[in-house]
Amino acid sequence: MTTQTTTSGETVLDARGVTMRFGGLTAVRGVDLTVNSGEIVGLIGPNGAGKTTFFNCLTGLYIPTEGEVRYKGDVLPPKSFKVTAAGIARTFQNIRLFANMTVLENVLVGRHTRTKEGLWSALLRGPGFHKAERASRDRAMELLEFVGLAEKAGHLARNLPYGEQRKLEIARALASEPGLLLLDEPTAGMNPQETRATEELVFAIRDKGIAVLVIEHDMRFIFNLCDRVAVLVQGEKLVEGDSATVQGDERVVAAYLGEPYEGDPGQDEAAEVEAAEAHATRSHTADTEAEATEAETTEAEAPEAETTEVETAEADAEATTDAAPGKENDR
Ligand SMILES: Nc1ncnc2c1ncn2[C@@H]1O[C@H](COP(=O)(O)OP(=O)(O)OP(=O)(O)O)[C@@H](O)[C@H]1O
Repeated sequence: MTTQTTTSGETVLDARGVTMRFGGLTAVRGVDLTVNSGEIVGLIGPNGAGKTTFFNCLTGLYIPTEGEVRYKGDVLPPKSFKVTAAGIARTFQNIRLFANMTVLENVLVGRHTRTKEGLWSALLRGPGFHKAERASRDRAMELLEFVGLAEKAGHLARNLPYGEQRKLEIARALASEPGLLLLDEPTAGMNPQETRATEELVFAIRDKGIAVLVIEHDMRFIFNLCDRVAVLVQGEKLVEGDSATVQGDERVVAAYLGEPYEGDPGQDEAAEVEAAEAHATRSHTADTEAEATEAETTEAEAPEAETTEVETAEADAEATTDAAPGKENDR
């Protein structure tokens, strides 16, 4: 399998101060992250922490509001196909295959950034084109072999089971011959057996000289796999270190459990929300108590009032009866 050559230990990815805002929402705030050749780095964090947004900043889908991303020393171009051509490939959280194309064709699509044959060559279908096409197919088949899908080369992508569709996405990403592969939740929806197989596949990719940055919610997968793990919480990098360091950090556990911790980037907002809720609860309680007192008063007074009215009516009736002219005469 051919890949772009990378010197061992070289910094492949260097992201500095990456910030991404959507209107008033800061999804990623000042994140620094490096990935070196030969490394598998994990990016974890609770839902909505900004992991995918950060990936999108690394792959040209988003232009960071602030900060800079370098790949092997060069600032990344602001277009995703140029980022792929530069050497960063990715898979997506939601599988994005060409469902009605074959498995092989999907991988061939992934090779377009590496195909040197130009438009005229493709249109005229000259000998150069046929040679390049053959080479592409050979390479695509090699990749399918590598991920374990060679026997399904002719199948439509949509007919593959879910776990194999994820493998195909990886093969397609590898077809652009990257130096860095970004995997966004590669084991989502997989059973434990498929997850273990994916773990082996990622190790094999690393062994081919491709650095890997992976987002995943499956902690066992992450801690088995990664040389280093960075934890994002509310858009900020909370901790970075080896698996043992990250697993032993109380702030990480607290962040996953939704508990506040010292220096929590959302602590001020949380305190404001808490104060507002407490205020609202107090006001509500006061209103409820006032209503209850009023209701009690009304209830207590009502029979009295009723009694008074009844008594008055009876008295009136009595008075009327007593005073009725001719009454006694009637008896
Ligand atoms: N295009 C967008 N426009 C506005 N807000 C966005 C956009 N993309 C993401 N967000 C918001 O940014 C925050 C981070 O989202 P993101 O998807 O990056 O988190 P995540 O860590 O990948 O979450 P998950 O683990 O659930 O996939 C969320 O509050 C999300 O709603």
